[in-house]
Amino acid sequence: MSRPTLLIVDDNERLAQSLQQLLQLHGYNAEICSSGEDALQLVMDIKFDLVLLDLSMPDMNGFDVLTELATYSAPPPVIVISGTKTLNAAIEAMRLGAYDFLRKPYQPEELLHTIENAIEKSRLETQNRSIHARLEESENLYRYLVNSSPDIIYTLDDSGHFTFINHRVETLLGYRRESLIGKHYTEIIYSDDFDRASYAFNERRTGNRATRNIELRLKCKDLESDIRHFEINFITVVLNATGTYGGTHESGTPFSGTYGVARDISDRKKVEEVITRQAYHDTLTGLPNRALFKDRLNVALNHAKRNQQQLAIMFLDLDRFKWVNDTLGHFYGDELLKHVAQRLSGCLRAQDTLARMGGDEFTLLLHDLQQPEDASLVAAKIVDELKRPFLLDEREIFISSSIGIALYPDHGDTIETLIKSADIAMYHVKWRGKNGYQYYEASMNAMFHKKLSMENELRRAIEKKQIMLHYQPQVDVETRKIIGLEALARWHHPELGIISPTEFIPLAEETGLIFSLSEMLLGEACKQMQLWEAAGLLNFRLALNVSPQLVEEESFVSKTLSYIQSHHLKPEFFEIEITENLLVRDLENTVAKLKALGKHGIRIALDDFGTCYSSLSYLRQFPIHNIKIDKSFVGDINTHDESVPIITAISGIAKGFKLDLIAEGVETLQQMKTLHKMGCNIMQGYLFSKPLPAQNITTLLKRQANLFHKNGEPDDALITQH
Ligand SMILES: Nc1nc2c(ncn2[C@@H]2O[C@H](COP(=O)(O)O[C@H]3[C@@H](O)[C@H](n4cnc5c(=O)[nH]c(N)nc54)O[C@@H]3COP(=O)(O)O)[C@@H](O)[C@H]2O)c(=O)[nH]1
Repeated sequence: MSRPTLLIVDDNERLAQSLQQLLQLHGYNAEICSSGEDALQLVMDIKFDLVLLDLSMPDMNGFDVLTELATYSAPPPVIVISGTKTLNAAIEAMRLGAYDFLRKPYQPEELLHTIENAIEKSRLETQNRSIHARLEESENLYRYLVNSSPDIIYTLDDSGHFTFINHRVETLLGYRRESLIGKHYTEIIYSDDFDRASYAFNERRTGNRATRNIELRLKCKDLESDIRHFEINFITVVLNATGTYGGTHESGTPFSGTYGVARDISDRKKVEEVITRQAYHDTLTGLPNRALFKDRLNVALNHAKRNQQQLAIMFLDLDRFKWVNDTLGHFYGDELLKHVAQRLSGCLRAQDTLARMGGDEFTLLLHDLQQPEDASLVAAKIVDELKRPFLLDEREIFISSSIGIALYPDHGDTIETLIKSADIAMYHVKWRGKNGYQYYEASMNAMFHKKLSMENELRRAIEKKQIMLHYQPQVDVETRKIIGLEALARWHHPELGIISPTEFIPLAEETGLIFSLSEMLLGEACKQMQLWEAAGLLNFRLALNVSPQLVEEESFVSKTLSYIQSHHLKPEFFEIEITENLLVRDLENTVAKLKALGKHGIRIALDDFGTCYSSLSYLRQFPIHNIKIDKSFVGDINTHDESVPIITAISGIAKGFKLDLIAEGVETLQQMKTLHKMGCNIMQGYLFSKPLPAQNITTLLKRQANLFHKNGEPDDALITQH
């Protein structure tokens, strides 16, 4: 420890020096000055531990020095040493801040003792001030940290009343913090969460066992709040709370309340809610998705089992949705699905569930059925509703729906079996011709599995090119020449032999495999036509059957032309056979496409003429070149009287509209002669030839070329080839 430094202020030099000697003897440094002004200057320049001040000095007395020193920050303690006898002088000196007053002459011990005490007191005061300043600094820092915290920080007393709460409560909840002090914590708790809150807000435990990350909703001040307006009336927080005890939390000290920190997680909750919603809802229609449907079905099943109730589920698939998507584009497809969802919702009771399983598939859950027939009432209503045209961008769209119905407990007692049964029943409606509803029946299972395995086999057959074309000649009976061939698909099944297109074309159409199959067959037909052209045999037209879905495809015209052109063939060598049911589907679009093909020289033949509802206005609107009399009329021509007037009428129509006429299914000479007499020259049928593989047709074409070349005459041998 360094020696304390003292300042002796006395105009009596002798006295000052003897005092200096005394002090030095007792371990002090002592400086002397003889006037008040000098003393003040020295105190300003040097840090003294004590001043020994005489009162009566010329110019500036001791009182003036004391008065001046009082204006200094942290002045040294002053002991006044004076010969003045009056009590008032001592009182005045003490009032002006002197530590003590000693009267001359003094006892050296008394002086030394007083000096020691004064220095020690001054040291303690300095130490105290520094501790105080540090404390204030740290308190300011903590106050700043607490008030600028993004979390609500609070303390409660032992009965749950706020003793402190930081500023964050104002911005988050809208309460003034002062208004909450003394209020019970329930003032800010969302009423549904009172029970949960009571644990955290009465927390007595500390350390690891205290409340950690409990989720709660805190109530915002109501809308009339003068501080802030809130759109929502609560926020979600995650809360950590701990008990507080008098002093430190040593055991045995009394519980004084709770300290807690609440972090606002409302934004995170909102994101979580969106994610949860997306996980259980279809984003396009807003309907429950497959996962939520299954969940609801599970709950409904348990309820129905407990209460011996019946319920129905429906599996709905839109007919012709693919057409809308492919022809009008996905925007319209999506719009249509939204409209469908709305109409379906309108057919159900509030407690029923409607879900979108994906694509154009919807499922419906009907609770608490009184009788099984109730489901069919709903299904019939839906079928009717969806038959009404949909107006998309001022365009009327016609679709229909196929619905399968499965009942609990009759058709299954688990989620999976019920959905599967409804799905199978829906497929049955599709196979039956769509647009309707059907309850599940056990017998449907076998057929469903047969169809499914057929579908897989068909897919493989297309990949392995097991499906190929046979060609059937179309003959001009007057010249006896082959003027055309009809390409007809055949499936060469490795085990089942040849499968008829009447079996696999509808399946290909239902499953969408028709697109890949048709492309494959068009490629094959073009390749074969190229070979016949190279062999100098190409002086006929090839008729191709196309399914309605194909014509409805956006790229139908460009794809067909690009195949033909990429094989360097003339479009005039091709004819497209369409059926009347294509004409009733999307008139405007179909006409445009057929006209486009016609412009390139491709002819259009109307197949199976007379079997459907044939509006003559179609013939006027359509770019048709050729009508084919259906084989059912031809077959009956010599046995049923009514076939003759029908064929006569068809022949008249063809003449009237200046269309070519071809009779198909001609099997006998008698049929041929009758048809010829009725004005039909072009015929196709077993009488001339069955559909044959390409190489047999090549032989036939070569024979024809040779015969005509040699004789210039038709040969009867051309007529029957089997
Ligand atoms: N979309 C596609 N449809 C196709 C394709 N290939 C064939 N088909 C259609 O399948 C239906 C059945 O065809 P198929 O079993 O080949 O029957 C045709 C002829 O074999 C048969 N025919 C011809 N002559 C006679 C006869 O004298 N008697 C008799 N009982 N049957 C005969 O008629 C069918 C010709 O049909 P049509 O098309 O109406 O001219 C059939 O509807 C095909 O259209 C394909 O690749 N794509």
